[in-house]
Amino acid sequence: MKPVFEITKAAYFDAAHYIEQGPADHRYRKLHGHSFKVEASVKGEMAPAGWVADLDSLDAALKAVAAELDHGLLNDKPGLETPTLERLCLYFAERLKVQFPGLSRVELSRPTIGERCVLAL
Ligand SMILES: Nc1nc2c(c(=O)[nH]1)N=C([C@H](O)[C@H](O)COP(=O)(O)OP(=O)(O)OP(=O)(O)O)CN2
Ligand SMILES: [Zn+2]
Repeated sequence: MKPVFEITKAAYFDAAHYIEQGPADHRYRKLHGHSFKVEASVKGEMAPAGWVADLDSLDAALKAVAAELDHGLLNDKPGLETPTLERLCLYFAERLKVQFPGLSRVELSRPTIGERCVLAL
């Protein structure tokens, strides 16, 4: 059986959001911002090139999606009307799985406040 590898690349972005949950005066409902880290992993056997996929390609694809969100209001993006970490994981997965069918994991975190969400695919 051939070995199976999992490669991972990270990107970063800052964005604003609000979450319409809880009482009318809940702090989640107020417009506020976070710094985000997104990590995408691709699993597979080693191709003749000697890699699962070119990390540079994964980097470019990940950064392109992160750049669309950077310094924007997440709630304005279709699919992110409720912009939780969970929804962000699904957003990135939808955008990356076309180019990377071996996409195995998307992780969104807010490192400054110790929050993280992992989507296993
Ligand atoms: N399961 C989830 N729960 C919550 C999410 C989420 O994405 N998934 N998101 C939020 C809000 O983003 C909220 O702003 C996070 O608040 P908090 O963790 O309190 O962080 P703060 O920026 O307010 O920093 P503090 O230092 O804690 O004030 C809530 N829940
Ligand atoms: Zn928040």
